[in-house]
Amino acid sequence: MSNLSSKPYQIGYALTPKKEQTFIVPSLLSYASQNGVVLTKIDPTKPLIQQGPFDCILHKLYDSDWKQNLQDFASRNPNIPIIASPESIDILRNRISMLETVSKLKINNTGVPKQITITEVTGLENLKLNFPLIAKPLDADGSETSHKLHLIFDKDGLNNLTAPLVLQEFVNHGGVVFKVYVAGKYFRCVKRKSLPDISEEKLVNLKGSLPFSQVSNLAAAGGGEGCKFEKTEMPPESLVKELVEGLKEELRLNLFNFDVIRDGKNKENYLVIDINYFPGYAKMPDFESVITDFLRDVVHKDINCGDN
Ligand SMILES: O=P(O)(O)O[C@@H]1[C@@H](O)[C@H](OP(=O)(O)O)[C@@H](OP(=O)(O)O)[C@@H](O)[C@H]1OP(=O)(O)O
Ligand SMILES: Nc1ncnc2c1ncn2[C@@H]1O[C@H](COP(=O)(O)OP(=O)(O)O)[C@@H](O)[C@H]1O
Ligand SMILES: [Mg+2]
Ligand SMILES: [Mg+2]
Repeated sequence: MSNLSSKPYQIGYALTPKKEQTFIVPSLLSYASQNGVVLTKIDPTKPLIQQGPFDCILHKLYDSDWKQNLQDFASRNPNIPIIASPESIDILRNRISMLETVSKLKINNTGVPKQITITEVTGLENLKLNFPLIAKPLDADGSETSHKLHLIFDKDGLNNLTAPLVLQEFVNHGGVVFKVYVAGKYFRCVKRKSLPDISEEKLVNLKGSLPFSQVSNLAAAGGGEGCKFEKTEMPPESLVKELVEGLKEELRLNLFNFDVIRDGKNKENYLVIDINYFPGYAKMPDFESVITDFLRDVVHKDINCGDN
């Protein structure tokens, strides 16, 4: 289907080389240009106001020079939508403020695992959490280290961890994590392979801590645990929709995904464990049309992009 209106929309993007490689792929560029959307690379080291013209800015960069460049552009172009405002993105760069947004929603049968923030790894004797735990860097800033998680089986496992971190109770969830991708009006829930359950019997023989990272991406490479993965039911669509709408409003974001697990002890209950700004949409089928439609809606102002 070609775009009927004459003038294509100019979307400027500022991404890391790795993100550009995985997201600005030929299939997206060709689908977008056939549907009146042209994606143009921004040079983040040069003033945005001297580049373009743009109908919308799409970015996933965090450095202060870029934030200032964006700010200068926004103050001179208040009507040009920016995906997304650094203020909204920053909420997701801290694993405590990230999940506080979920607790504020007060949606039935949803919540977050019990967790505490650790600023120094001494004096952890009277923890009010039940082992096993997951230790996650407090900063979810996209760095390699931000995905370096540890399973903690006992008090000894708390030694030689690097603060600041979040200690979260490990919740058995049947080895499947649900990832809900959101792009404006569109959302889609997919299944991914997750960490296996840790039974009481297993826990007795597990000592100390075990490092791991980006488990959920393994399944993007294909396959979970055989029939158990296939048989695992999706969460109720109504519950997913409530979380999507609530998080969009609370975060003032339209381009994010969140990881949800089913509570093994209470199958009606769903826990949000992670929320990511601008994740890997290219792993999602039909992402080209989803992203193109989203960008058109943003330029049409059918979607409010936070501040502007
Ligand atoms: O944190 P997760 O659940 O692994 O999701 C990642 C995450 O969003 C990651 O971004 P960052 O947190 O490293 O900044 C994404 O990397 P890219 O931005 O390079 O794509 C991954 O794509 C996400 O994985 P997924 O799309 O499976 O949620
Ligand atoms: N509280 C938890 N209980 C059980 N499994 C968890 C918990 N937190 C994370 N996990 C598992 O670890 C994976 C990575 O954790 P996550 O918080 O999503 O970090 P990241 O931002 O690196 O994806 C999740 O996809 C899930 O498989
Ligand atoms: Mg995750
Ligand atoms: Mg994450």
